[in-house]
Amino acid sequence: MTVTAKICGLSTAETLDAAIAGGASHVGFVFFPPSPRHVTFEQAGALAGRVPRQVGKVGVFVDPADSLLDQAIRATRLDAIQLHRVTPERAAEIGRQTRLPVWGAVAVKTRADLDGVNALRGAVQRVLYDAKVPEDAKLPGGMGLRFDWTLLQGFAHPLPWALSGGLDAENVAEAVQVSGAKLVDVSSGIESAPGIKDTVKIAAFLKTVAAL
Ligand SMILES: O=C(O)c1ccccc1N[C@@H]1O[C@H](COP(=O)(O)O)[C@@H](O)[C@H]1O
Repeated sequence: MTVTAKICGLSTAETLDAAIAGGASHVGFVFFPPSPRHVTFEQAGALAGRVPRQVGKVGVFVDPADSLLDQAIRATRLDAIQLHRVTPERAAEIGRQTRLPVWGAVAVKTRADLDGVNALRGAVQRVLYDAKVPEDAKLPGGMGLRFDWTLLQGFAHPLPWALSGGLDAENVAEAVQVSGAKLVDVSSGIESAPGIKDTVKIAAFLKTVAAL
């Protein structure tokens, strides 16, 4: 089975280069100031210039205003927009306005949470199953939390999808085996501290994924 990986929350040239060298299919830049992984347009633009064409550049946004999207897309020439905490209607509007593929994050804790995916039909091009965070969490993702991957077993996915939430080099093989994911997304599991990516952990994660 070929499994690909998105390495998210990159903010330095060294760690971006490690993700590309390790074979990441996508790299993610977070445009959300409360996140320790937030990048400015200038930072993101400089990093984007190092990304070869075959690697997708994904911008991560939380209920973004149009102006934020416009500036990020212009600075970074994004290939896809990852959205957290937006309605299906707003996700569809962003897709129409930006003309970019939209990835919609769905926060999962129970099987009932998966029903939210059906509302995204026609609004997004890919679903990102992520762990539901506590109500008072300051971030909707990037918390290193995982959910019960068996919830995805037997689920009739209405859209292409990816798995995220608490993945790391030690658990990604099991996560893929249990869930059937073809694309995995990781952020905190390849860090030495919040927002500090670790090139050794990036390489280990991608090596494990490449062997699946
Ligand atoms: O990483 C962040 O800081 C972040 C901020 C706001 C929205 C999403 C964010 N990250 C996304 O969260 C998931 C899972 O991350 P983790 O591996 O559990 O740390 C991933 O999709 C990131 O893109």
